[in-house]
Amino acid sequence: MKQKLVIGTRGSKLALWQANYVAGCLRARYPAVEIVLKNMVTTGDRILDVPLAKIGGKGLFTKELEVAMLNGEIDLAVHSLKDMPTELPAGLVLAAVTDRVDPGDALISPAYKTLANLPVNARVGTSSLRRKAQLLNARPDLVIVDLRGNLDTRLKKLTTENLDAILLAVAGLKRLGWDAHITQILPQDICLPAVGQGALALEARAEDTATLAMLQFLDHEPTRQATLAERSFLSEVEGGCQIPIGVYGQLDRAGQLSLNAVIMSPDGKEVVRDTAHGRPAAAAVLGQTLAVRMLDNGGREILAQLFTTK
Ligand SMILES: NCc1[nH]cc(CCC(=O)O)c1CC(=O)O
Repeated sequence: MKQKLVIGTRGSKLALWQANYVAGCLRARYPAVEIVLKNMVTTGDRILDVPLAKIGGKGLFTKELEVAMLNGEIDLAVHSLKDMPTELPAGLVLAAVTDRVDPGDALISPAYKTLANLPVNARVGTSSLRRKAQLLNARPDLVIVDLRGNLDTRLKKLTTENLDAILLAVAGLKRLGWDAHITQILPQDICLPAVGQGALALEARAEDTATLAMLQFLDHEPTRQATLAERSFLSEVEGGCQIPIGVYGQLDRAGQLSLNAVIMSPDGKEVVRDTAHGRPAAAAVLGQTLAVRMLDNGGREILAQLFTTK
């Protein structure tokens, strides 16, 4: 067992909450081990005024941490699983995927409360193509306004940008104790979450067996299996987190894994929706099979248009 573990994290409030949560779990489990946090800045933190989809590239919130890990400056990195590309750099692994609490998306609308109640042409802030497409699919009249920045910045923009509502992940709001702002959790038939939304990813070096063993207790198998199916789906459609797809894997009481997914055009007009069920042990194949089926049923054309109009 190591005597000291250095955790790398981004400096946003949410990232710090997540890193401190993991640090707390580690300190409780290994009282003799020194747990240190190291703040780092990623490209995603540096460029705050450009929509993520326009910056492009993968791993905007992870790359600098991964380089530091490969250099041995940090032993593990804590990320939102949602921000992790499906392929990790050589030499790094997902040491653990934590229990997912809330996968959903929240509407914050102090004046109107729910999506159904928003007036015609209401202004809704979101920076995610996935949320934008699904909102427009349900409410083609809405005016979607880009909303970048950390969670606190985005909450402020609700007032400063004169928005009627904004959309944020329930998980992030709950972690920061801001869930009182939530006026509606969007049902999954309207808005499917992003791959991995709500779960934390602990990334470490593949050869660092001591750290891997110490992180094992934080791994939550049902979440790992469900998100493996989601990530395998994403990998098959070959998109980063910046394309309009929603997908959610869930284990039912009988231990079956179900996977619900949607591929949409950015305007929400073209939609391919599908569901697959299977054994958790076959999670990767389940995600891949569903993706292939949805691509064959119109998804490929939707994505092709997306990449040519960019
Ligand atoms: N894109 C940034 C990001 N990455 C993870 C979360 C929320 C927490 C999570 O999904 O685990 C957020 C904020 C948001 O989408 O509202």
